[in-house]
Amino acid sequence: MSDTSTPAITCQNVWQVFGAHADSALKQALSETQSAEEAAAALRAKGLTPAVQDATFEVKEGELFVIMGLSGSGKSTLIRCISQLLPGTGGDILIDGENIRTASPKRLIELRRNKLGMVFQHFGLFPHMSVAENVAYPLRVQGMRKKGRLAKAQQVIELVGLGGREKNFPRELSGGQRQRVGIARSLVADCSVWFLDEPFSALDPLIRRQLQDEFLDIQAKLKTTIVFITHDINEALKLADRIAIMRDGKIVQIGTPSDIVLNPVDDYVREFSKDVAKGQHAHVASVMQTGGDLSHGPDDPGLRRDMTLDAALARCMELYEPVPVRDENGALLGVVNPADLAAALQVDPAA
Ligand SMILES: Nc1ncnc2c1ncn2[C@@H]1O[C@H](COP(=O)(O)OP(=O)(O)OP(=O)(O)O)[C@@H](O)[C@H]1O
Repeated sequence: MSDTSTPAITCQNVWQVFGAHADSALKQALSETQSAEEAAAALRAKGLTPAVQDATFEVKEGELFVIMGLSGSGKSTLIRCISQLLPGTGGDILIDGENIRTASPKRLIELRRNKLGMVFQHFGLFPHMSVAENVAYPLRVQGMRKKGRLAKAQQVIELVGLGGREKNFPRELSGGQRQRVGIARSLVADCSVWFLDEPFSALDPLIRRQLQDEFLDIQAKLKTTIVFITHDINEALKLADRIAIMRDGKIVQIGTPSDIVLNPVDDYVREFSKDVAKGQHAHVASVMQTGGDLSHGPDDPGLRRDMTLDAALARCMELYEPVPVRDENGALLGVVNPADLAAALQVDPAA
């Protein structure tokens, strides 16, 4: 993923309001108030639910973007707006530059068949179809011939680790295996944007970790743009390039896993990461100085920008002067003050 790539998804001032005459109520609230907060309060006062309020962000091509928040904070509603399962009440949603809020129903069907993949927690597999037929189903809808679609389905079945189960029916599979069939079914259509709403939440921790690892492998191979909902901070930190935290319909912070763990904007965000081992999730880049005076002491403990803070601190225990951070060719990228490492981890260097 590069920072200069075209956004795969752009949300500009997106609102989803539930209740009677939501469209006109939103227009009125926006015209009569000075801020999104005031508009949301005005809508609530009229008995409406502003489930997504003024969401503005971009997801880059190939990025794995995680949405987190407590139950009822608006995560599913936001993902349903972006995938147009809900129409949205206000704002613009662009997928690869195309405004899908103004797309025709025909165009939306095309996008869902060819471009947008979705996996939800309780997605229905067809009980009367085998694993292979379930996975191949989207290709049947696309009009692909049987031989071609079964061959393609087989590749994806192997990719998600279900080789040998092609002929089984869903009732013959465990929950984790069914989840894999759902993932395979949404992958088979070569979607370029993939929406997943708590796909692993019903699974026990061991299977869940295994599927997360496999999911990261799949993502590394396919480089699909992914929007992923979870309310498990450890899952978010493990998977995400960036995390958006929602509260009461608002996005309160968007940042890398390091940002969320080290620089939470408020107590709500801090609460999510309070039990997280910060040193394992934050990286040297988050405390590295890259501009101004980059002079450093004589010691070079071999820091790299993507090294965890725990690993970096272990190399800097006895050091007090700034140390260099270099790329693999030895070029200087920045410097780190060992005291900043300790401060980020709230370790007392004198202890
Ligand atoms: N169809 C609907 N009609 C009215 N209100 C709705 C509808 N769907 C969601 N809401 C409300 O919108 C708010 C956000 O709900 P949403 O399901 O998006 O939250 P969530 O963060 O995904 O929660 P969870 O983690 O429990 O799935 C809630 O107050 C919910 O009651």
